[in-house]
Amino acid sequence: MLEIRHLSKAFGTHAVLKDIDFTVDKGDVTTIIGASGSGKSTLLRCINLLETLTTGEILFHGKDITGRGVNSSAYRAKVGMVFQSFNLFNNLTVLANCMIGQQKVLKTGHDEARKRALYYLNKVGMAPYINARPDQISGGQKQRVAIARALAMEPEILLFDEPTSALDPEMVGEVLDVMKSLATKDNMTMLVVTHEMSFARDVSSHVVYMADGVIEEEGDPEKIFSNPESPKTKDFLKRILNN
Ligand SMILES: Nc1ncnc2c1ncn2[C@@H]1O[C@H](COP(=O)(O)OP(=O)(O)OP(=O)(O)O)[C@@H](O)[C@H]1O
Repeated sequence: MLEIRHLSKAFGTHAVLKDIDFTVDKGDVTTIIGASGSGKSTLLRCINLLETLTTGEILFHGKDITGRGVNSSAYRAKVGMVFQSFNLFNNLTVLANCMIGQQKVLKTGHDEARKRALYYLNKVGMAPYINARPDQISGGQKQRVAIARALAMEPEILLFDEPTSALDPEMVGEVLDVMKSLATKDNMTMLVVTHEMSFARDVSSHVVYMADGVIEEEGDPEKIFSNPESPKTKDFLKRILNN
């Protein structure tokens, strides 16, 4: 579904991503792990076209969506994003937050947008809070609303940028449970930047380990976690799993 080919990104002279190559197929849950500063979020932002690539291509269903003159709006509508910091509108209710994108971007009518918003809010367990405003609910609840908002756009792939990093520890589980359910029950295609090694190991179908802007190692979670080949992967896992 999504092919990243020879993607590089530099900020001025600082090369942050170097020759990144990987593929996400329909139904894959790919986690991107790696130390702080290894380029994980920048990679996700490139894939979501929030950053321009320095070189390389991103193919979606075989078509390059990064070339000059390419109309990327259809691609953007098919790629959902969940941010670390929720990015909800504080002046809108939970329900309105899940309707506004559908109405503005997809031009969905009010009744249909409301129906879809309610469906996805129910899925993430937030139906009782539809009239609350974001500042009246917890961080975990905000993130569940942000996931419902992304789902309401009915994307083909959902990108998550450290969705639990801004949460108090006791709220991490409720968000991971929603993500796990999307992966296992709904077969959602997901690309997840995370520091949650249990999610990477137990839920994902593919793990990409990044170090210093390159893919150091990738593969099946069991292989990466039980039998990593690269000394850098071994070191990273040892450090993070012992913490
Ligand atoms: N807009 C920018 N301008 C200049 N440098 C940037 C910019 N965005 C990111 N960088 C640099 O790119 C490098 C990779 O950052 P990035 O946020 O992608 O890493 P990360 O692996 O996601 O880290 P973390 O786990 O801490 O979020 C860092 O050195 C960062 O300072």
